[in-house]
Amino acid sequence: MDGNPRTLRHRSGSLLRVIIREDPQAASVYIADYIVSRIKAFNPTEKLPFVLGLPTGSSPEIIYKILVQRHRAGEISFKNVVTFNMDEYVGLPRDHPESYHSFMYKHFFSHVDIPPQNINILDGNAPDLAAECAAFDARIARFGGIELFLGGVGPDGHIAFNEPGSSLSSRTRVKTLAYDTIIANSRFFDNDVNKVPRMAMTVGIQTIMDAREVVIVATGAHKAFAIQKGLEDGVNHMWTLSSLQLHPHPLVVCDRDATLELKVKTVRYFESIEQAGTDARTQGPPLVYRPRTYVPAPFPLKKSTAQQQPTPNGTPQKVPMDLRINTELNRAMEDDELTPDSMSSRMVDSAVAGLDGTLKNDLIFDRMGARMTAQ
Ligand SMILES: N[C@@H]1[C@@H](O)[C@H](O)[C@@H](COP(=O)(O)O)O[C@@H]1O
Repeated sequence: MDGNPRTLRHRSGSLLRVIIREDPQAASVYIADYIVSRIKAFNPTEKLPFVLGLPTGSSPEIIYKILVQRHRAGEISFKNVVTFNMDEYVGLPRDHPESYHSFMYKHFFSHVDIPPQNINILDGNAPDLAAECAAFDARIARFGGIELFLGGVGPDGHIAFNEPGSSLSSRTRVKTLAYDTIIANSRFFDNDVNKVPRMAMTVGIQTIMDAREVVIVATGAHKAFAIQKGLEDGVNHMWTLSSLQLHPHPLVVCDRDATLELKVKTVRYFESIEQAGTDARTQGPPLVYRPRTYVPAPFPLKKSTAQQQPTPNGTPQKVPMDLRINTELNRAMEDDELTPDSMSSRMVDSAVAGLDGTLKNDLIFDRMGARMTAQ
């Protein structure tokens, strides 16, 4: 892709939609209402729940707050919603205040009516991490896949913990965190990089791509570079957000600051789509929900027998493609991926505040105008 907003929409067969709101609050209201409308349209039941992928991070905090408000106002129930969280740190105790378990209960699960058994978060202290990842993917498959995956984006363009260099065909696995992410997340660990876990478990890019719909929230000037690379440049494993250009139903909701590095014509193009009345809810082909006759596959699967199990009459039983998971592959995948240790080495100039301690004396700007000399 060449950055021309018209080709963003057509060349990949994807329908990239970008909604721009003035501030994080307005962007979050849009997303919360969007999720509520999707769940209601799906009309989930106990037998056929709505499967929702969820992120952590400071950006989604406001979204959770609004969802809780909508729930308390009686507008939405999460009783028939099954959730899968994107990621979790490895080795951090589950009850640590910064574990993603703690985050999710603090900001969302403790305040809504979701049954505990419907909540799925990777166990970062599992004795066999690769098996835990494989079981997570199998459980997603058993529910027929994820209907809507909500995600954030890191300043280096990562989604979930799919750091720059992650395989675009990756599934849930253990990842070593990029140094940029360790620095960015140190704000949650007393600003001490040494306290940030070095590894995390994360859904893969392919896990996200398999969701029927992906919604990304990006707020703040420190996300502007990632948004520009992810939306205007080509699909690239160094900016894993860009993989969504190939998704059939991606929606990126930004606040104004997160668009600072986009071309004016890109911003105008996406704004004109919304102004034309063809906003994210009505644009393009209708979402294809999973068939209502979906029958869950047998679960749990035994690692060694997951490939082909003979039935009692001796004929081989077909195991759905999605459930043929090789845990050795999960182990090998981490080694195959490229994880550079500093984004600054990949950038012409570092436009992203707070990413690299070594840059702290450099000029950090939050408006493009600050880089322009007066004529
Ligand atoms: N693993 C999470 C991501 O899922 C999240 O998108 C990112 C941005 O978080 P924030 O919204 O706090 O900027 O942080 C972490 O790295």
